[in-house]
Amino acid sequence: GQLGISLSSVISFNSTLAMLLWFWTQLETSLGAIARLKGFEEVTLSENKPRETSVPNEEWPASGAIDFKNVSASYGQGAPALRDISFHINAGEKIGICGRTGSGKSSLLSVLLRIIDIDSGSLAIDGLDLELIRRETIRSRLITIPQDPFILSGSLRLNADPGGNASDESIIAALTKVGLWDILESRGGLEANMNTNPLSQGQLQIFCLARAMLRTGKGKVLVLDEATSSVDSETDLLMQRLIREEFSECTVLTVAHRLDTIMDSDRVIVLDAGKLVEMGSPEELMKREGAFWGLRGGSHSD
Ligand SMILES: Nc1ncnc2c1ncn2[C@@H]1O[C@H](COP(=O)(O)OP(=O)(O)OP(=O)(O)O)[C@@H](O)[C@H]1O
Repeated sequence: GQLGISLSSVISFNSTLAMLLWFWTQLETSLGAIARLKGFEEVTLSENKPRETSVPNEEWPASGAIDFKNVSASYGQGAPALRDISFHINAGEKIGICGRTGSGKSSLLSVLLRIIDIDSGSLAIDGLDLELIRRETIRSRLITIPQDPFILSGSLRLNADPGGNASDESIIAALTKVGLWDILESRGGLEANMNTNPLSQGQLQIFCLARAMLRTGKGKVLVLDEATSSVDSETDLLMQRLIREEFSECTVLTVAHRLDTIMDSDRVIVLDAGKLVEMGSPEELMKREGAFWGLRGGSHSD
């Protein structure tokens, strides 16, 4: 009897000891993580510059007019990615941005979103100088659809509406419009974890359009960077139609490789080696037989 009690005490002590060790390891790991975060916060400088303090009113940008004046920008020591770019975009205009690989299309959007700094010149939305506004404010007021969709670890609802502002009905309506609701509903609906059953790259791009549609009314500028690069041309057409319908009130900037995507833009910006070489309606530019016409293959037939 005594032996049994001792053995059982030894076994339960053993498991208590194992639990203690496990908790201790967890504690050490957590403390390490906290220390690293604290270190990161101390060492990492805020990306905001001292003068970027303005907080625009809630409605900004109320119209979505964009002005670039002699904007040049570069990545560190390299050659300038943008050289002396000037243009005015009217509120509500649909603008296509095109040019060869490396011509500066993405960089143009990056300066607008204040991801890269400008070396000289100025840029403004609705008359407000972007260099005076906190960067997170700018990014939260512009609606973007990126080239590489990002998915948060969590439910469909969280991913469709990370700000938590939309009703279930409007999320379902947006996903139905883009043609994804049937698939997503069959995979468990709004509560299903998005990482369990990943969507294809093309489906993710369509998903990002629905996510952006849920933000209309919360911004007047939509920025798309090759947002339809992984979908077939039929889906591209559907996405372009939805963008025209759902963002009719917004200024829309679309970077496109596939020129068909931007043929019904109001105007097109053509970049070459960081310079703006042409800007005008697609018809005008095709008639001119210049850079845009050249990118289209130098032919009027398509
Ligand atoms: N992160 C970076 N670091 C350094 N240089 C960069 C970086 N991103 C782009 N560049 C350079 O800036 C210039 C413009 O590139 P950008 O990506 O804006 O062109 P793009 O027209 O969007 O090209 P693509 O069609 O290939 O996406 C190129 O010379 C490129 O090499």
